[in-house]
Amino acid sequence: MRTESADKQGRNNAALAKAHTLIEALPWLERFYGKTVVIKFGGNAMVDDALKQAFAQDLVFLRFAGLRPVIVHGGGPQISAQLDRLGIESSFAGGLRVTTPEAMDVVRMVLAGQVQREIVGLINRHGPFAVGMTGEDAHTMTAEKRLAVVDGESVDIGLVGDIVEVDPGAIRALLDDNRIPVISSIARGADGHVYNVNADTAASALAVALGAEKLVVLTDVEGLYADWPVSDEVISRLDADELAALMPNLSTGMLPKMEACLRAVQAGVPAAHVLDGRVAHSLLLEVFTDEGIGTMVVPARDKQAKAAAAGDIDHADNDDEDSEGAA
Ligand SMILES: Nc1ncnc2c1ncn2[C@@H]1O[C@H](COP(=O)(O)OP(=O)(O)O)[C@@H](O)[C@H]1O
Ligand SMILES: CC(=O)N[C@@H](CCC(=O)OP(=O)(O)O)C(=O)O
Repeated sequence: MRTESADKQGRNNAALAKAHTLIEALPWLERFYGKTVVIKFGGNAMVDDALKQAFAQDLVFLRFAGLRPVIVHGGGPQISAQLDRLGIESSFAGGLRVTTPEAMDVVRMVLAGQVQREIVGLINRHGPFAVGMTGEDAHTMTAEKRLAVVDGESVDIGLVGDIVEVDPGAIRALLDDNRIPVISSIARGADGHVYNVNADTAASALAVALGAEKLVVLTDVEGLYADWPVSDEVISRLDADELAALMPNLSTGMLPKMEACLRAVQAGVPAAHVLDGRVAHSLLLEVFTDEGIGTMVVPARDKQAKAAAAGDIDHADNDDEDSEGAA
């Protein structure tokens, strides 16, 4: 038989556990308040409706907690499905899509017209927060044709670009207006062509230009596997030098992803994370708890030591400190 006082004790314990979870977030709220976090939402993590809704909730939560989230979305599987439907052949080299002018029209249509619209819609169920744009808008990202490297050889893969310049003005204006920018990874080149940019690459370039506190890449695996596909042992933390040494052994989708993390931390972003987007609310767990999920990439040891000696743990170029954060 359960007594009234036992019920009361149970309720008190449950309330205490909830309060404990909330207060555990306090140091992270203090640390990240007013800071920019760039989040890459991968096309493979976007296949489940419940997960997509949980992701949108997390973003709105971050924004109300005073962070400045910026979303860069992928859509590889969605582009492949549309190319299939249209009977257009599609292949990858070095983790990048070989992009003909015909395929580029489809990439642009699917990313900006379908995937971005869906994410904007999901976030805006919670209020007028999300604003979608592509790298073409307001010259936010400028691209240059890039080649893929396959077995040490450079290969022409068509209209695929790398980001050579970022003008973060439009994104900053949106953040200052308490919006959540949702960005498709398409950019125009100085040569007038529109380029297909891998979304991990675009997220990394934006994280650097915005002086982000973190780059978070959500995908469909737990993190970087040490010996993929033989084992599923996840590397929980590695520095830029360790990652650079691993790069030649990486394959397929992980190649642009880890290259993106490496570039970000080498250019001053304090941490880049690869997280499992199939786990609901993994973004919140990463930002607000010390669960240590996924793979975290940090700057090389000499850079960490220099930053610590200069008392410059935060990003030097981060001008978000004096922002007002959430409304
Ligand atoms: N070392 C590795 N660790 C984890 N995943 C790997 C590794 N090497 C290759 N992969 C593959 O990379 C995929 C993630 O990249 P990708 O499919 O492009 O995802 P996204 O759409 O999120 O960008 C994983 O599903 C896995 O099949
Ligand atoms: C050049 C290149 O490969 N571009 C990618 C852009 C989308 C993307 O990056 O999507 P995910 O993040 O879901 O892989 C593509 O065409 O698939």
